[in-house]
Amino acid sequence: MTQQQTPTKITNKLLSEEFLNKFDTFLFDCDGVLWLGTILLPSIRETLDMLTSLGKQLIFVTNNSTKSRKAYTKKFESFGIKVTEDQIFTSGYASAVYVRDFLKLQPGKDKIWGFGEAGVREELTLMGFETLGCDDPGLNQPFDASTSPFLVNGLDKDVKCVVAGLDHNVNYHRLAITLQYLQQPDVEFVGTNVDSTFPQKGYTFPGAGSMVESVAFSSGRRPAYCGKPNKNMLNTIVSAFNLDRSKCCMVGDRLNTDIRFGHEGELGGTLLVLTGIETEERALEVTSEHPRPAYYVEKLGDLYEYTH
Ligand SMILES: O=C(O)[C@H](O)[C@H](O)COP(=O)(O)O
Ligand SMILES: [Mg+2]
Repeated sequence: MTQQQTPTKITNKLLSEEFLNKFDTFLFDCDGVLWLGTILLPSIRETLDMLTSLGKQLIFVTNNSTKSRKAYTKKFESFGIKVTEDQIFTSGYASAVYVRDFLKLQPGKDKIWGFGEAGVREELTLMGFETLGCDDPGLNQPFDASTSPFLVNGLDKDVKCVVAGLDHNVNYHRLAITLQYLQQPDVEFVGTNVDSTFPQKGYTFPGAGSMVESVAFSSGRRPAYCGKPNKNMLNTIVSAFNLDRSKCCMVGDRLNTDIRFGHEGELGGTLLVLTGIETEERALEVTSEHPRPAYYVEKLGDLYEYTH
């Protein structure tokens, strides 16, 4: 599959069946593909059930670090979809794996400062890292340098890494304390994912990248990003399931993360859906900014609707 190939739009039963027969494993992005916030997109449950009945392997790969993998199984369950924890990979989990296996920080000794939500804290804690910040209610207080409990007792000397991601409760207090840790030369800087925005019904809102780049700018430092399109994340998934990349298809709604992840990860194919960030014009444009998808479709549920 090369960028020169004109993307194929799936518009009928024959094209759907030809597409499905090419792959054994489907890696699904979540936000903008399966759902928009708390709204499940049309025919998603039916499509996933159809793929399972065809013997396909389903893996879910989200750059949304706000929930842990375990919490995501509950979100799937709320939509009547049964998914096990090991089928789910989040950018928060990928960041925790990076901290443990690449930075080789010591659980029980090295601590983490989290600028993000419970998902970041929970995945790092599961790996044995005491994680400060994140959804600590003390950070919801208005910031005052002379009274902040995160400053008056001094910074925690055992913090050896900042992990930053999407935080719906971002405020000056969180930005200010995160900057203090990033100003320490021995503290590593990890960003969960680079997404500039994320889609909710009819809107796009600031994504993790908008928050990570804010503290990158104030600290003058660059983060190591762990989510899609980072190859480490895909390598973790491929080795966890012993996948044949040529039989895998990445399904996503964002060209510079999901489709790039599949393209640069040398997967057998990529499918862009138009229910999230991208448009048909963007899918077809030839640019060095992002690869083009091998396939694209209006919505994922069309794969079920065209074949039933
Ligand atoms: O961090 C963000 O901006 C969002 O969580 C991200 O855009 C959504 O992740 P997805 O499931 O689309 O990979
Ligand atoms: Mg998405």
